[in-house]
Amino acid sequence: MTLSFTKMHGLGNDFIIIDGRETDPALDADKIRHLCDRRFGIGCDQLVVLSAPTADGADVLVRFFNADGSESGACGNASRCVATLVGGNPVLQTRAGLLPTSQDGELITVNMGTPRFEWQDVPLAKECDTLHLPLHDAAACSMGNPHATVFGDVSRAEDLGPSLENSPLFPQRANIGFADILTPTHMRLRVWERGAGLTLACGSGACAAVVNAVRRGLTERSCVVTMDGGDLRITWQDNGDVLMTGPATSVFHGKLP
Ligand SMILES: N[C@H](CCC[C@H](N)C(=O)O)C(=O)O
Repeated sequence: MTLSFTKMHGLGNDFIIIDGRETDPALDADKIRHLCDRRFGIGCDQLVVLSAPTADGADVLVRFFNADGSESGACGNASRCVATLVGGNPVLQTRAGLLPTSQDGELITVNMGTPRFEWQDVPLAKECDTLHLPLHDAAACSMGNPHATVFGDVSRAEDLGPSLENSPLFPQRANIGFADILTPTHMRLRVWERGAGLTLACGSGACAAVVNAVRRGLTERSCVVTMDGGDLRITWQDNGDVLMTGPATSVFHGKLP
């Protein structure tokens, strides 16, 4: 079966997007790892599969898979790419919930839903204060996927990321953000992603970093997050939902035998 795909990125966090709404691509973890491999496959941080929605009010069901084949409940940059690809300001059905999207010119806004802070929801392996973990004093939350934010030196992402991603404190592993607060409305962020390693940008990670910074009293609820690949605007609304606004870029279409 020939496999058609679209290669896209959000601030350099790159994706293979397969539209499975007509034909299920029937991918297993081995095939996903192969397609994500930057030498033996197409290469990407995450592979995204679209299928017909099953929830009322949803326009498309979206599943996200990391380069190591593991599935993620949320993927902010990919969500903007899917919204652009599908068009018409679709509501995305994801494991994190229904995500409304809107487009204004070159920028796409995704409502990433409400963060969760209970240790069982992150999840953590034991009861902890999720604002001050016994792990580099990180703050943790879930955006539909597990995130921990370490405040301080962003250059520590490469040397600390792998051990923190796989800490026994995170039974499902975790995405590890390294945040440097520049002003109350601007932060620098680098993210060591679960199942993908250091990426140029991480949408759900940017949401988690702003939420954790607000919880710590370090930033306002609307903040520009500057990552290696560029900027996102994150707003944690008073109703609890987090809005993420940024670009989405289509690179090429392809077919695999
Ligand atoms: N790059 C994605 C995050 C993927 C998260 C994935 N690494 C996981 O939770 O396992 C984003 O823009 O939100």
